[in-house]
Amino acid sequence: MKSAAEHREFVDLVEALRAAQDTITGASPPEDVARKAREGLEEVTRLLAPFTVSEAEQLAGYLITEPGHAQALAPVLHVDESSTEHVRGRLVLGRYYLGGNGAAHGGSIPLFFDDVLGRLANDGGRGTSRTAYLHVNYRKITPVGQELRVEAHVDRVEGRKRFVVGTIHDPEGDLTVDAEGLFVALRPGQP
Ligand SMILES: CCCCC/C=C\C/C=C\C/C=C\C/C=C\CCCC(=O)SCCNC(=O)CCNC(=O)[C@H](O)C(C)(C)COP(=O)(O)OP(=O)(O)OC[C@H]1O[C@@H](n2cnc3c(N)ncnc32)[C@H](O)[C@@H]1OP(=O)(O)O
Repeated sequence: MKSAAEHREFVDLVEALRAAQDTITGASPPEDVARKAREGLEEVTRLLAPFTVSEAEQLAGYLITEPGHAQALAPVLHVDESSTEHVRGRLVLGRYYLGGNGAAHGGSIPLFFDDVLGRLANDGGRGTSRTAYLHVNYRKITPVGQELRVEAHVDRVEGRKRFVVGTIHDPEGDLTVDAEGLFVALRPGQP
C-alpha cells in the first residue's frame, strides 16, 4: 500500500487542484487574468510531465487513507464510520460539480457512487471486481455547496456478484439519490 505520509506534498497538490477546479468553474475573469491563470496551469504541466509514471507507480487514486484518495476526478467522501460492509460519511459537492440551478450535475452522482460502492465491493478481502451496472435513482435535486449525508453498504454477495447499495440525503434529511451497483469479481487474469 502506498503511504500518504510519504507523499504529503502530492496529497496537498491534489487538494489544490480540486480548489482550482471549483474556482475556475465559478469564475468569470477579465481576459488578462484568464491568460495569467492559464500560464500558471501550463507551468504546472511542464513541471510535472517529466515525472510521469506507469499505472502501477501512480499515486492518484492509490493513497487510500486520504479522503478522495488523492484523486481529483470523483467527489470526496469524508468518512465518519466504516467497516468492510458499510460506510457512513459526509459529502460536499463543490462548484465544479454544478449542473444547473444549484443542482449537482447528474453525471457527478454515478461517478461518486462508482468510486464509493466499488471500493466497498472490493473491501473485506473480497478482491478486485468491476462495475457490471450502476443504477441511480434521482429522487430530489442534490444541492452543491451543502453538506450531504451518505450511507452505503454491501447488500448481498452471490458467488462472483456483489450487490452494493447507497443513498444521499440533503441537509433537510430528504433522500436525494439511491443507487445500486453490481460488481462482478474478476477471474484470474481478467483485465
Ligand atoms: C471513479 C474514480 C475511480 C478512480 C480509481 C483510481 C484508482 C483505483 C485504485 C484502486 C481501485 C480500488 C477500488 C475500485 C474503485 C472504483 C471501482 C470502479 C470500477 C469500475 O469502474 S470498472 C470500469 C467499468 N466497468 C467495466 O469496464 C466492466 C466491463 N465489463 C466486464 O469487464 C465484464 O462484463 C464483467 C467483469 C463485469 C462481467 O463479465 P464476466 O465474463 O467476468 O462474467 P459474466 O458475464 O459471466 O457475468 C457473471 C455474472 O454477472 C452477471 N452480470 C454481468 N453483467 C451484468 C449486468 N450488466 N447486469 C446484470 N447481471 C450481469 C451475469 O449474468 C453472471 O451472473 P450469473 O453467474 O448469475 O449467471
